[in-house]
Amino acid sequence: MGEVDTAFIQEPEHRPKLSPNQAEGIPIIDLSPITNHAVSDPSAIENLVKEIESACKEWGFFQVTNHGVPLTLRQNIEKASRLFFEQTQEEKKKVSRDEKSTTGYYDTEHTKNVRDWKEVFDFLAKDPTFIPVTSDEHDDRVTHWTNVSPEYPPNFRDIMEEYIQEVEKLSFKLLELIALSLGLEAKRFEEFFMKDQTSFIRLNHYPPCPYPHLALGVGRHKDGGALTVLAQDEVGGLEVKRKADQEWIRVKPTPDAYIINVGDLIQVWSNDAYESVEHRVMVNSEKERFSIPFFFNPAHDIEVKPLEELTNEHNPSKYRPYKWGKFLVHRKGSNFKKQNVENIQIYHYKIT
Ligand SMILES: O=C(O)CCC(=O)C(=O)O
Ligand SMILES: [Fe+2]
Repeated sequence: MGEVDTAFIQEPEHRPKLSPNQAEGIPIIDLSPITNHAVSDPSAIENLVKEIESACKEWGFFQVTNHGVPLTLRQNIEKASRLFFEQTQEEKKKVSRDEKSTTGYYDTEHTKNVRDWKEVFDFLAKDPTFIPVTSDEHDDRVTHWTNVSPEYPPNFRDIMEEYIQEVEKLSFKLLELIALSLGLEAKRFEEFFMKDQTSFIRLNHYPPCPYPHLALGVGRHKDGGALTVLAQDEVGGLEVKRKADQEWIRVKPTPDAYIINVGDLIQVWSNDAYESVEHRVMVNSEKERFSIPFFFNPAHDIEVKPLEELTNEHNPSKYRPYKWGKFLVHRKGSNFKKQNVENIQIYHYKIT
């Protein structure tokens, strides 16, 4: 990743400002009403649900503290990530992703057809994960993806699995709070995830970049899944497009907190009551940065459409149904290498 390569250069209108606006406004939500089992106070939970509702409406993003994920597990995975990426390219490429098997290491991801200044390692929450063979809607064949695990650092697989178990628990709790905040039953979304899941965790490493005014760690995008639960380190670089004025706002790192964002699936299920918000990652010329998003995704065979409870004759469904697995396969294929067309987006299913 040394020399200036035009594949990384953003169009002028998408280049970052080097002194970004810092977000004061992104809400920090204390989850202790649901994680501290010593006290169970219905009014505290009600208030929590209200906080979630306004964060989802105003930002599509929030941070959570007292989230119940043990700090030692997070420290273990952060350390494993550093050790893995510190290795030579040759070592890392032994566990490379390719076009068919979507797990493992790669450094060529493109977002909106511009290469991202980063290297990643993807690891599935469920091994195997069932998934359509192609994104063609007439092709009913199903295959499975499996994990690869590097030899170094030792116990890599165990560290990943232990961490995933805990962030998955947190994700289910967040989904309950989001369901309640939409006036739904707490477990309304659970059926989409219980039988099967396509969730995965990603280790992101953003090396120092000699031209941070031209390139991005991750170009502007929306997350396609249900929820993202992100651990970022103290360096910072994540920017969120503020709904109020469309300005890019930097998310200030809060030690040990998680950054949560609502993905496209919640936007569709809620019939646009909540929106999946655009975000991107800036790099910097001195410091490397690490982050670990967990993408909480349902089973491949679910049909995604606005929930009946949230549509009526005055608020008719805004989306045609689509199959989640087809969407995911399409995205994975188009992120892997540069294409000449835009990759799949939920607005392609919008009823106009
Ligand atoms: O590294 C980050 O802060 C966010 C990464 C991200 O948005 C993504 O991988 O989808
Ligand atoms: Fe993202």
